[in-house]
Amino acid sequence: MKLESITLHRVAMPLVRPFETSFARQTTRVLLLVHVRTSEAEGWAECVAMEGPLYSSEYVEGAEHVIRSYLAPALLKATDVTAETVGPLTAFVVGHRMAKAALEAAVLDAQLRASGVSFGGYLGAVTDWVDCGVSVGISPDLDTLLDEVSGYVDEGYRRIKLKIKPGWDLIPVYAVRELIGPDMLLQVDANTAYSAADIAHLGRLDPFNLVLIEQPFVEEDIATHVALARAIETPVCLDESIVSVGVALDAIERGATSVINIKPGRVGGYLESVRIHDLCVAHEVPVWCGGMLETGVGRAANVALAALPGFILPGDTSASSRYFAEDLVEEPFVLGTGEHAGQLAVPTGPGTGVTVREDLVRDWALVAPVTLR
Ligand SMILES: O=C(O)CCC(=O)N[C@@H](C(=O)O)c1ccccc1
Repeated sequence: MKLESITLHRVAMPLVRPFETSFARQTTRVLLLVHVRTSEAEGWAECVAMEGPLYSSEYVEGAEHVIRSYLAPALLKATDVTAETVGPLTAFVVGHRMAKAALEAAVLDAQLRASGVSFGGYLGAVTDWVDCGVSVGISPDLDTLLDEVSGYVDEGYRRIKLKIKPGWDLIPVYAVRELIGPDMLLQVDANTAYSAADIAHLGRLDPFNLVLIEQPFVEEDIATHVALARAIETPVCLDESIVSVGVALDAIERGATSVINIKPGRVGGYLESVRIHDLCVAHEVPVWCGGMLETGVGRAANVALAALPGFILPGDTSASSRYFAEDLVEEPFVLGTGEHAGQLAVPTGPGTGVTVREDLVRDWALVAPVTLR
């Protein structure tokens, strides 16, 4: 396909409740949408970078800049662009995986809409419904936390993930485990908030039968994750550290991780996500699909990815209403009922299978869109 234009939309989406992690407290999701017009179809994708460089080094205005200055010119100059060639065409830029992932996904959406193939069909989905977990932020107090968790359990979510940090870990985990009972899937996410000195303390989470403890140490510190994995029973899961299939292999072989959170934006796109999935299946490492508070645009693609066979754990693929009162797509994600309670249906239409509400993109725009040709 020939790219005719790439338009960047910076949008502000109010959250239904504050979302606090060990590194930030958000009340609004500021995000970047990429809209490509090609010779054959249009495509949309969502960049997962946060407003500030707090989860990773990427952030919204940085992603906009690297797309405008380097990535888009390279793609607009090319005579034939496909999702498979976005990576090679932009490999001259070091890093900026979230920006590259958004461009690749937008091109993939256009390519698949032109050919009538769904994301799930293209990526290798093997199921029509995916099990959904829900991520619970750090709360101001236990009562607030337990009220929020009770609501999610009532909605049917199949797994609870609690954000933890030093000073907010053992007690909230104990209280939630008491609330939900011994069998419901429960895991914790530290977002790099701990250090090697905390290994013995983190071992005190073992009695709570957690599915995993996610990314307790900083991204680059594979060695301390290895030490933790040797010291505790709870499986260690990596998120921020896993930026490519190469790093995933290194982490698995060194025993730093026994579960991997695959986030397409973090690893550079859905094609790399499938490569990491395939590696993990070969090493019998379970994977699940992480989330970055995506709107239905990114959520649709994530749900399709979560339908691959190695995604055997519920992901952070919650319903749209977990974060947004109104979603940016005409088909907001709603949890199933009955046998599909706590599940989301994998979109079956061409591309991501959802339709972007361009009226809301316009109404909630923070700045005028930028179109590159
Ligand atoms: O459900 C979601 O989309 C959010 C899941 C979640 O907790 N994401 C965390 C994470 O560390 O994985 C996150 C949120 C915001 C920004 C970065 C990361």
